[in-house]
Parts: sequence; structure tokens; C-alpha cells
Amino acid sequence: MSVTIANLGFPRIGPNRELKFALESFWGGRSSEAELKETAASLRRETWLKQKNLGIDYIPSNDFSFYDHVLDTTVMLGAVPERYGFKGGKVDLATYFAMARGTTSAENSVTAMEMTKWFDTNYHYMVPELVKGQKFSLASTKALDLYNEAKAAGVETRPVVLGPVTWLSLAKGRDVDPFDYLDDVLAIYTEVLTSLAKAGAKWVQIDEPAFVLDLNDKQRAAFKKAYDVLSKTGVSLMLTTYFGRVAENIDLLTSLPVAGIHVDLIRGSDDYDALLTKVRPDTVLSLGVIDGRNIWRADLDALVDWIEPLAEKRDLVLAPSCSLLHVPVDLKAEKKIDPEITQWLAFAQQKLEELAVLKTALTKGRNEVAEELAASTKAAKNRRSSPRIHNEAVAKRLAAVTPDMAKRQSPYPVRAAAQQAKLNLPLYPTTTIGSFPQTSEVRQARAKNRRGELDNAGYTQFLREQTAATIRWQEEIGLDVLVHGEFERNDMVQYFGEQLDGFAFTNNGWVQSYGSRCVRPPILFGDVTRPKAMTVDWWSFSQQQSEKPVKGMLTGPVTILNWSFVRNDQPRSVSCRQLALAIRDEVVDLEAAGAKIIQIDEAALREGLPLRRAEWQTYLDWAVESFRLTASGVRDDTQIHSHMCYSEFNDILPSIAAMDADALSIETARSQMELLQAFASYQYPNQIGPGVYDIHSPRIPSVEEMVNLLRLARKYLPADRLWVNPDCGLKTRRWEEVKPSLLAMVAAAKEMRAEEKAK
Ligand SMILES: Nc1nc2c(c(=O)[nH]1)N[C@@H](CNc1ccc(C(=O)N[C@@H](CCC(=O)N[C@@H](CCC(=O)N[C@@H](CCC(=O)O)C(=O)O)C(=O)O)C(=O)O)cc1)CN2
Ligand code: MET
Ligand SMILES: [Zn+2]
Repeated sequence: MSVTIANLGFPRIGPNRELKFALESFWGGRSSEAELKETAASLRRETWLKQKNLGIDYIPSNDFSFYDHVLDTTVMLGAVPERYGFKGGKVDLATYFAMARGTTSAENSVTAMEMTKWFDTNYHYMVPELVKGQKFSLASTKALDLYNEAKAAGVETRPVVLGPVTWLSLAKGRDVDPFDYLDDVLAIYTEVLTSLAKAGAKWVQIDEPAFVLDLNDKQRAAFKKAYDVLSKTGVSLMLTTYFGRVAENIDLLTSLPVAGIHVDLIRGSDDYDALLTKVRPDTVLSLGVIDGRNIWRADLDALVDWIEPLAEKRDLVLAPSCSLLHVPVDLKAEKKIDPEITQWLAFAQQKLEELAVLKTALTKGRNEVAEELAASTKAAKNRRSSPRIHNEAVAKRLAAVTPDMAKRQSPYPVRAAAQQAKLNLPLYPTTTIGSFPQTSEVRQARAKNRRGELDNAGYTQFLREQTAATIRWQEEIGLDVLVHGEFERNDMVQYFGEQLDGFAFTNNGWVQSYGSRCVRPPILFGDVTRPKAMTVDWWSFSQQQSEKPVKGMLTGPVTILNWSFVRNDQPRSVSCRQLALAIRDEVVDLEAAGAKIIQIDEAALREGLPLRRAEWQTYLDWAVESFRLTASGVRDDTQIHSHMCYSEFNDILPSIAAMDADALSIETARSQMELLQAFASYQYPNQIGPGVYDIHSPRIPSVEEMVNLLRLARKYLPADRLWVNPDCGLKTRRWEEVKPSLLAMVAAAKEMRAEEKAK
């Protein structure tokens, strides 16, 4: 029996974010399309050759993307929304980027496609939009081109395409059900797969992560039909599922006429026994045994123990659980992580090396890789017993948490009265979500400080000037509740990770979040403590600049958890409670320093919802409890705000209400306040700041459109429970956009106050 190894996808951004910089330079008009394409081609070539040298048997091609692989699929299918003026033929790069980012030129301004979370990751994809009478055509041959490109570089690859059922499941139909287009879509997939077969591709990896979702009958029928059709195209299909358990979908999965099936055994290990009995003996089984979503090194010897008996019975492919898109490129680039912790970690490069060791152990015997196996065992043992991980005091504190600690002293109406007596805010108070533009000047200063070219005093002075000027400007335009601007923060999660004990952070551990934007998720490896106050100094400095209230600004425990690489040696709920206690201390310190309003961002609370509905409530219970634990250490007259961006709350309103934030700012601008209807009918009791303009677009909103949105909001909620704010923070925007937008926003609030008075 044979054991081979596969990779499902390699990070695209490059070992030093080469693609990010090439994209931004191209968009900024500082380099040509040819230069961008050259950078991309050399990154691809490097990546293929690296994998070939590592001995990977199935090397992916077409895992590369200039922006997003879902967008690539939309373009492949020719499903270009009308506003981009696509006339048939091939979609060019300008149209592709217009779809991804919109355009703002005076004569031709189009909005970007909508963007949302890719399953439960912090990667974002462009949502396919389908309309009545939607036309499809083969509008990109990228899959074929990149297969040929790899071949020319001497590397035989297994092309990756996103599967039709997942693509349709992610699509939004306007007055139309995306699944009505199954046949049209399959016709294009047939063309693509046939062309790959003709070019010599033996296998194609067809990604169908939708298999780990709760499927409806339409999706089930579509899977059957799709793979009946696509299995006749002359390539062997490796039907690839990931991000969770296949569970009850296993009979459907194993009934499909495909040559191979890949499953995620990190998150879906409970499927294992059923798989062994249900996958036909002639189907190639690909086991995702290396964690593609997290950065922990595998315990290879234990894995060999586990796989060996199975490898004697059937042909196996071993692979990461999912594409390595979600982990950083190479641990070797890290200079600052403590050596003890470093030995516990594996990034994309190391994960492929682990696979190579596994293969050797299983095919040639453990002796061939005795040293590597021993090192892996040693690291696993060390991590289990390291005193760095376990902190007695944290465990004790957690055990001593009482239900009262997660409850404010009085119910909302009592608190609201006490807060208003202190704050004396007008109706429709105006505020922003926290960050102001992270200009390249700000980032440069931080980079210089890091490199030692700007000393700490100089850097602090620079940040103070930025902060003070921003406060002054907010006062000038008449905002009611101010923010300090977050100039001192590299990222809302990483900034806190860097100041808490129990976290390690990387200097080059970048992961793509969307397009050219990347994050460096901190690594939560041990029990969490807060050595000292993290934000109080900056808050105090800021409050000294103004008579108006400046919000204390924190990232909440659930968001820190969901956007970090977290421990796999204890439940996420436990890590979350530890974070909650640490941030709670910060909340209390801010109050003691004089903060009247404290915002605890939970941008990732809604997004962290499990993929399966049956698991929602358990998650929501501990997530909401963690938030409350963070927020409830303060007096009644201290106002707690929270903020969430992706606000699909309809199904989870009871949990949102249970957070009991005094005020909650949410994203609503793009959906015309639709969501507020749900808040109203649920009789959501506290204050809401429905975003009045979309910060993802450079477009400057008019007073009139914001007034219209606020009037809509007023239909659903009383004036004294409404705030006026943008959808999200302003860090990715430019001052030229922010200034006129906020001026208009303040004017809109004034108009609403006048209207209310006239009533
Ligand atoms: N963690 C996280 N997840 C999130 C969000 C978020 O804000 N944070 N927001 C939502 C959308 N996702 C986003 C993800 C990233 C960015 C973003 O702006 N990322 C920045 C990097 C932010 C950062 O860490 N900046 C560092 C380092 C920046 C850097 O590259 N510095 C240069 C030098 C400076 C320069 O020349 O610009 C270098 O080191 O070489 C800093 O400011 O210090 C980027 O890709 O450009 C925005 C939104 C959802 N998920
Ligand atoms: C992604 S949510 C962002 C919240 C944060 N306070 C900011 O304004 O940037
Ligand atoms: Zn936000």
C-alpha cells in the first residue's frame, strides 16, 4: 500500500509580503501591470520549487490569487455584475480589481463587491452576486495557465479549484436562487476540467468546504448532480472538505463518484471511524492530519502510531487539514520568539517538512527519520509540562469567579439614568468607532522606532502629536464623544497580545486577511495575565486634551481569542475566560483613572459562531459570559460600549441583548438599516449606534443619505436610544475621506435633533 503526501494550498503573500507590496504599489500607480505580474510569477515559481524539493507528491497550482480565490472563481465563470461593464471574452486585471476594490475615478465610480468572512476564519472573500437572467461564460483560464506555467518550470501540479456547490452556497442571489444556475455553472466547470485533463493534469483538487455545513436538500441534490457530471471530465477529482466534521453528510460524501476524498482530521477526527467503513476501498483517502489552521507542531511519532495500521490496509494521502493560507510562511524568519516556545511551533514551511517526515517514517521505517521523530516527541513533551504554560494563580482566580462578577450592579434603565446624569449628552450623540487613519507616516514612525532609528521618547512624542491633533479636530467639528485614534496600535488584537503574558508574537508571521491586507495573529500559548495597565496612559493623555468624554478603547476577550492562534491543550472557553479577567482589570483601571465611557470591541464575536448550528448556543453562552465578565467590574454610571462589524444578528439577538452593553455600535449602512427591524421586534432594550456610512469604501457620504438612514432607524427605535457613528473604525481610510465624511455625519445628527424637537 502506498503513502503519498499532498499540500492543499500555500500562502500567496510571499515570505516577506512581496505580493502585498507589489499590489499596493501597482494600485498606487507606482509600478506597471507587467511588474506586478512578474512578482507574482516569481513567487509562484519559488513556491512550486520549494514544495518539489521537499518531496511533496501533490503540489497545488492555482492556489495563487491576486486578491481572492472566490473572486477568481466568479471571474472564471464570467459572473461579473453588470456595473463593471464586462463585455465578454476574458476578464482583464482592471475589471478584476474593480470588482475587488471598486473604483473612484470621477467619470467612472463603481462600488466593490461585498466582502465577508470565509467560513470561520479571519480571511475574507468577495461574495458572488447573481441576478435574474445571469449569464455565464468561461472568462478566465487561470487554472489552466498556472498548471502549464508550473509544468514549464519543471513541476507537475495538482490544480486547485473551488467547487461549484460551495461557490453557489456562498453566492447571493438578487431575486433569484443561485442554485437555479447549477447547470450553467457545471457547463463552465466541465470546460475547465476538460482543458486541464487535456493539458495532462491527472488530478484536480476540488474544494468543497460546504460539506462541513448543515446542508439543505437543494445543496445535497446539487452535490449529487455536480459530481455525476464532473466525474466524467477525464481528470481524477480529489473532493476536498475542511474546517470541520462532515458528520451526517458522510453518506452523501462517500456516495459521490469521485476518485478521492480529503477530510479534515484535526477538526473532524470524530468522523474517522465512519470514514473507514464508508469510503469505498478504491477511493483514495486523503487525511488532513497536520493542522492547517493553527501553528502548533505535530507530535509525529504519535501520528505514525495512529496511521501505521491504516496504511497497511489502504492507499493513503497525508496532507494538512486545509490550505496553509491561514498560517504564516516560515518559522525560520522569526528572531524574537523564545527558543523554548519556538520548538513548539510549525508554520507553512515546517508543516510540509512534517509531512515529509511522516511519509518517510511510514514508507521506509521510523529509523530513517529517528532524529526528526525524537525532536518532535521531545517538543511535544516539553510543551505539555512547561512551567511557562501553567500559572497556578490564574487557575485559582478562574475557579473563584462568581456569577455576580458577570453582572452589572443594576439593570440597564437605572444605569442609563446614572450615566446620562453624568454625561449629559444630546439626542443622537455622535461618535466614531475608535481608529483614525493609520497613515504611512504613522506606520513609518513605528517601523523606525522598532528598528532603533527613532527612540522611544521621539516615537511617543510623535504619537502624542497625532493624538492631540485628532482630539482637537474632533472637538472642532462637534463630535460629542471622542476617541484617541489608536495611533499607537499596530493592530487591535496584536497590540493587546504584545502586552499580555501568555502570548508570543512574531516579527514576520503575516497571514492574509483580505486582498493585500494582512494580520500578525499573536500566539496564545499559556495562561493569560496582565503584568500592568495597557491603555491607561494613552487614555489619560487623551482625556487631558479635552473637556468632552474620550472613550477608553479595548478589544474584548472573544475577539482576541478568535483572531489569535490559540491553545489546543485546553478548551477555547477557558482561554477566553482568562482573557476576560485580564481585560476586566483594564476596564476597572480605566474607570479608576476617570474614564466615563469604555468601549470593548467584540468585532469577532458574531463571526466566531461555529459552522454548525447545533454548536451555536454553547459558544454563545461562554462568549457572552466572557464579555460580561470583562464589562461588569464597573459602577452603574460608567457607560460600557461595544462594537461589532459583521452584524448578521437576526438569529442571535437574545445573545446580543444578553451582552448587556449600554450602547452597541453595529454595521448597518450597507443593508439600509434592515437589521434594526429585528432589534425593534425583539424589543432590544439598550442603546444602539447603527453605522450610518460604510467605511470600507472611499466614497464620501452625503448629509442627506445619512439623514435618510437615521430616519429609517428612528422608525424602529426611540431617539434617546440612538447613536450616530460610522460602521467601523477609520484606520484603512485616508484623512481626505474621513474629514468630509464625519463633518457630514455631524450635520446629519444635528438635522435629526432639530426634527425631533419639532415633533
Ligand atoms: N486582527 C485583525 N483582524 C481583522 C481586523 C483587524 O483590524 N485586525 N479587521 C477586519 C478586516 N481585516 C483587516 C486586516 C488587516 C488590516 C490592516 O490594515 N493590516 C495592515 C497591517 C497592520 C499592522 O500590523 N501594521 C503594523 C506593521 C505595518 C507594516 O507593514 N510596517 C512596515 C513599515 C511601515 C510602512 O512602510 O508602511 C514594515 O514593517 O515593513 C504597524 O502598523 O506597525 C496591512 O496589511 O497593511 C485591516 C483590516 C477583520 N479582521
Ligand atoms: C474591526 S472593528 C475595529 C474597532 C476598532 N476600535 C477600530 O476602530 O479600528
Ligand atoms: Zn468594526
